[in-house]
Amino acid sequence: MARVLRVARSSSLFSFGSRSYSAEASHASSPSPPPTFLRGGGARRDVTKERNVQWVFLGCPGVGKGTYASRLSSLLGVPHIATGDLVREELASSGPLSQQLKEIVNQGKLVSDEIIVNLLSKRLEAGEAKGESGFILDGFPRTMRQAEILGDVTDIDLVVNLKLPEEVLVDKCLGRRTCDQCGKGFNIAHINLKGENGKPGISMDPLLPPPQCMSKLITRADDTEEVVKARLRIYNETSQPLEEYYRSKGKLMEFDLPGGIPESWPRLLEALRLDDYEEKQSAAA
Ligand SMILES: Nc1ncnc2c1ncn2[C@@H]1O[C@H](COP(=O)(O)OP(=O)(O)O)[C@@H](O)[C@H]1O
Repeated sequence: MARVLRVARSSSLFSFGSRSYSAEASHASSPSPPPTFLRGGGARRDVTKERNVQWVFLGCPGVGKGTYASRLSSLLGVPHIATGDLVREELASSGPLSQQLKEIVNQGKLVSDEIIVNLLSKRLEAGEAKGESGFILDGFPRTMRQAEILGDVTDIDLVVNLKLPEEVLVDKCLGRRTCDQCGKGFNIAHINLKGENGKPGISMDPLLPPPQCMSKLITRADDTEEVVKARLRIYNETSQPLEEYYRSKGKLMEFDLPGGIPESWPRLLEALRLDDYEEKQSAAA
C-alpha cells in the first residue's frame, strides 16, 4: 500500500490525501461465484509476474487466521499484519493508549475504528520505509467503516473467509498458547467433533510446543471462556455485512477448514491455486 490511512483525531472524519468522508458512512465452498482473480479457465496465477498480493483474512476468533495468514505470507514474501498483534504491542508498551485498550480488549470488545486505523497506518508506514510491499491483513477490517476506509485507499485482491463449526472455536481459543521467548503460537486443544446432520466431523491434533518452549508458555489475557464467547458474539454481529460487501465485489472466497493444519494447508493452497507455486518455491530453494 503506497499510501497511508489517516484518521483525523479531532473529528469523526477519516481522511486520505485530498479524500475524506464521514465516519458514519472444494472446501472453498462458495455458493457465490469464485473471486475474480480465481476465475479464468483454471489458469494458474503467476504471482511472480504481478504486484505483491493484497489479501484480507476474515474469520471468527480461534479459526486459525493467524496461522494460515502467516504461512501464506512466508510463501508469498509479503508481510502478515495482524491488527490484534498491533493492539497487543500497544498494550505491552505502557504508552498513553495502553490502559484504555486494556479495558476494551479484556472485555472482548472492539477497539474504536479511529485507534485501529491509526495503529495500522503506523505499521504500514514503518513497513513501507523498510521497502515492504503487498500484505496479508488478519483481523482487519472488522467493521464496515474499516472496510470502506481500506477500500478508499487501496485495492484488495482477495478476501479469504475461514470457517470452522462454532463448537470448535471456543476450545481452540482456550487451547491457544504462545512461547514468551520465541513468540511462536501453539495449541494444546484436542478437537474431535463428530459429524451430525450431514455435516462432516472434524478432528484436530494439538499443535504442541517443543520441549524448550514448554515452560515459557503464556495464555492471552482475553482467551478466557467468558471473553472468548463475547468476542464470538461480537464477531458474528459484525461480520455479515462485511462478507456481503466483499461477496458483492466478487472478492470473497469461503473456505471451510477440513481439519488441522496437515489437512487444511494443502487444500487451502489448492483453493488459492497456489499448490504448484509452493512446489516451485521449494524446488528453487
Ligand atoms: N480491526 C479491529 N477493529 C477493532 N478492534 C480490533 C481489531 N483488530 C483487533 N482488535 C482488538 O484486538 C483484540 C484481539 O484481536 P485478535 O488477536 O484479532 O483476536 P481474535 O482472536 O478475537 O480474532 C480484539 O478482541 C479487539 O479488541
